[in-house]
Amino acid sequence: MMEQLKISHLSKKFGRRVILDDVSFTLEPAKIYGLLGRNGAGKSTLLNLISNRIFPTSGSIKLGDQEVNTDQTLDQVFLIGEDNLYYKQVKINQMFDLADGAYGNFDYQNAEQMLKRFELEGNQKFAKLSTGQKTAAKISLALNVDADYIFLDEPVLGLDVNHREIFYQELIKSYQKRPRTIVLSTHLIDEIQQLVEHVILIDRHQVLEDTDVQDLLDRAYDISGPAKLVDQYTEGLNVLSTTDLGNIRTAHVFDQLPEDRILPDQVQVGHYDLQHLFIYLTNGGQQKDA
Ligand SMILES: Nc1ncnc2c1ncn2[C@@H]1O[C@H](COP(=O)(O)OP(=O)(O)OP(=O)(O)O)[C@@H](O)[C@H]1O
Repeated sequence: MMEQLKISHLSKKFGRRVILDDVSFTLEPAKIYGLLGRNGAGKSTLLNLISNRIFPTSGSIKLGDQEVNTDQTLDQVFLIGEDNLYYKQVKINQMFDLADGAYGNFDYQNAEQMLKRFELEGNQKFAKLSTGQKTAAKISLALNVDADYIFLDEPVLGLDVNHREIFYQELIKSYQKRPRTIVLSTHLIDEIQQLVEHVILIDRHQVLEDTDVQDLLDRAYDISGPAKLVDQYTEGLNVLSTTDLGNIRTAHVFDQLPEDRILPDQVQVGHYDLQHLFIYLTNGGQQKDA
């Protein structure tokens, strides 16, 4: 019953400025995604387009075979963004009621438990909360909305480390109880590496990676040793960047290692993580020829 959400050739300009240029990817039902990109890459713009808050310059967004701009499709897509769409005096529990009105089946019981864990009360006014408390209230809302696609833009903004931990636990709990697609846009890549199954990386207005996390990590190798030997061993491989420390060089490879090439004794192979892959991939300028 749950359908794919398909983004095809999506472009967005603000005035003459291109923000997204021919972006295509498909979100599968019941999967947790990380939406990554540097500041200003266009993540929020993309999420606002998907949830129909702004309109594309060209391209389409479909749920199954229907454009995402009808009542039937929109009540399957929920976005909690950075902006505050609520009226000034709104209380947290009124936000819950609004979501229940729009989407139905809001899980009040779990939402109230989450508020308690975040040390919040339902009758607090949203506008008067601190940045982190606003985030906590928004995720207590978002994880309890009954929709097949939940988009969380910067869901840990301002949360301290204890509250981030609670969020990650609640996210897993919520997903296990009601599997659906959850898309997290965040800069805390090391914290979500264990949580997300698939990554969409936006860079220079386009999709640079649309890959399962495990597939990415399987190609993320650090090769280190004497510079000359490292260069020989990595020749022809996709080396994203290198770091030199004295005459020891580390090549950050994003590729399969050749089975037929012999690894010299003084050269070591290690792995780097998703956060470093993100840095090497998006650090344009000091990259090797691509
Ligand atoms: N309504 C708007 N009018 C004009 N320009 C806009 C508008 N909204 C966003 N932009 C521009 O689009 C670009 C992408 O912004 P967006 O907020 O989508 O990036 P982001 O990837 O979410 O960034 P961050 O990680 O910093 O939150 C930015 O340069 C921003 O200035």
